[in-house]
This record gives sequence, structure tokens and C-alpha cells, in this order.
Amino acid sequence: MTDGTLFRPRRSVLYMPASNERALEKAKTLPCDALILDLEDAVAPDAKPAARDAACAAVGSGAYGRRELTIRVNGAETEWHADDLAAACAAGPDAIVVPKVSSADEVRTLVAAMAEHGAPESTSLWAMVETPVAMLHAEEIAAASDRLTVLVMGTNDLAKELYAEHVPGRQPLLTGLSLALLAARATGTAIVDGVYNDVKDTDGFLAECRQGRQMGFDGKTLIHPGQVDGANRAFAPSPEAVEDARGILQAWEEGAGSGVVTYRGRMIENLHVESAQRILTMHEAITALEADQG
Ligand SMILES: CC(C)(COP(=O)(O)OP(=O)(O)OC[C@H]1O[C@@H](n2cnc3c(N)ncnc32)[C@H](O)[C@@H]1OP(=O)(O)O)[C@@H](O)C(=O)NCCC(=O)NCCSC(=O)C[C@H](O)C(=O)O
Ligand SMILES: [Mg+2]
Repeated sequence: MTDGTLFRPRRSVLYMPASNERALEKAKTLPCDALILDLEDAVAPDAKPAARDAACAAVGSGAYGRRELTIRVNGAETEWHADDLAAACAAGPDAIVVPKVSSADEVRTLVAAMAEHGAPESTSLWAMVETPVAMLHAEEIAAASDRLTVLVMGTNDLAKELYAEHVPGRQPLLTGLSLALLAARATGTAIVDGVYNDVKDTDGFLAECRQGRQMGFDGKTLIHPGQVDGANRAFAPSPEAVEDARGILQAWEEGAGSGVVTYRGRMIENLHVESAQRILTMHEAITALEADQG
């Protein structure tokens, strides 16, 4: 038996401008695993103070049920950052998302500021990695603090900084995506993929979800409610994968003591058993989360 409570699904992580009242309301009913209440790119400069208040009120409302609730503050180089961070720490969301983190020192500074502002221990730091410098320092960023629990890919900013084009298959971004993934897995940090900008292009979106899942991402950041179901399906183990995992564990138990068994004609060693256990842990955590649709 595996323990699904140790695994937090982050298949679908939906951004919304914290200035958008309808979106804040709608999010209470959406089956996404996590929400990012945005104060950064999606909010116009003159709307930022009101968006900050709305995000903090949303966190305090307790109206978002099982969804992991986070606030994305403006970047450290901006005039809004200090006020955003202080307000977010006081509100105590599940995490504070910080854009354009490019070094381990920045992570340590943010963690110290969170402690100074009295952020509850339950509030983690999610670092957005979205610059060439961040890709080249991804491992030290991810390892800089235990409070940093998730790396968030910022593929729009990364493409902009690289002078790259958005193309199907994302070939120009693959080196950066892979470096960030290596850093996440090497340090035991979760990692979610970047957004797909064309909210009307379902086929393109689903193809990018499949690519992200195949590469190893835990989930995808989203910008529209219409993207939630596709991401939830893509980043969950399929029924076939769950059945296969159960079969592998059973074959392993039946062959107790031998270092290698076969299942459906395939060689099964300890490493396959660990992967099967991981799939079942994910499946149980998702089942538990979906049973609690609040
Ligand atoms: C992209 C949008 C501007 C489209 O908005 P709209 O035209 O209003 O969409 P719809 O009419 O289809 O909306 C239908 C209903 O759904 C609600 N809605 C829309 N989007 C969201 C959302 N993100 N979360 C929750 N609810 C949402 C609408 O209010 C409608 O509700 P109702 O009328 O009651 O039925 C819009 O989707 C949007 O603003 N998306 C989020 C944009 C955003 O947050 N961008 C910043 C994050 S992405 C980023 O920064 C990337 C990163 O940094 C990088 O570098 O890559
Ligand atoms: Mg960005």
C-alpha cells in the first residue's frame, strides 16, 4: 500500500489576474489543483494595489476549498515587490510565487524576507525560472532553501530573452526546459511547465501537455478554465498505467526474494517497482483530491 497523502498533485496550476473579480469567483468552482492569483504581468500598473488587496482577501476567504492557493508577487526589481511580499506574507497563502528568480542568493533573500514578514511556516516559496541566467543556475536555485518547493517555468519570458520563436514542439526551449527539470529532480523539488498562450487551440495545447508529461513535468501552468480538464488528464497516470503498476507490484510480491521477475513478458527489477509505487501514490493522491471537490 502506498501513501497518497505524501504527494501533492499539481497537474493543473491556473493563473488569473487578481484584478479580475469574475475570474476570482469562477475559480472557486474549477477542478484545478492549484491557483496563482497574479499581481504581475496580468495586472496593469494602476490596478496593482487593488489586485493585491483582492488576492489577500481571497486567501483569507477560505472559499477555494482543496485547491492550493498561491499569490504571484511582482519581481524583486519592481516598485511593487516589497508591498506585495509584505501583504502576501500576512495573508499566508499556500505559497508565494516570485517571478524571474535567477540566483540562489535571491532565493535566500526572499526566504529571509518571508521570515521577517512573519509568513506562516505553511507558506512555501515557488520560484519562477524564466531567464537564461536562471537556466544556467537552476540547480543552485532549487537547492538554496527547503522553503522553495516548486520551480515554475516561465516560457514566455524565456522565449523573449532567448530571442526565440514559439513553435510547435518547442525545440528552441528544450535546453532550458531540460536544465530546469534536471535541477528539480536532482534536488527533490517539484516543477510545473509553462503556459500555452492560444486558449482556442485545444489540439496544440494537448500536444504540449503530452510533451510536458513525457519530459517529466509534474503539471502545467494554465491561463484559461478551458485548459484545466486536459491538463488534469495528461498529468495523471492513465487507467492502463495504474493497472500495469498494480500488476508489477503483485508480480514482485509473488517473486519475493528474487532480484528480477517478469510481468507481461517484461523484465521487472527494483527500479521498475519504485516507478510503479510512484504511479500508485500519484493515483491515490489524485483520487483523494477529487473526492474532496470543495
Ligand atoms: C486569456 C484571457 C484574457 C481570456 O479571457 P476571456 O476572454 O474573459 O475568456 P472567456 O470569455 O473565455 O472566459 C470564460 C469565463 O472564464 C473566466 N475566466 C477566464 N480566464 C480565467 C482564469 N484565468 N481563471 C479563472 N476564470 C477565468 C471568465 O471570467 C469567464 O467567466 P464567466 O463570465 O463568469 O463565465 C483570460 O483567460 C485571462 O486573463 N487569463 C489569465 C491571464 C494571466 O493570468 N496571465 C498571466 C500569467 S501567464 C504568465 O505570466 C507566463 C509567465 O510569466 C511566462 O513568462 O511565461
Ligand atoms: Mg514571465
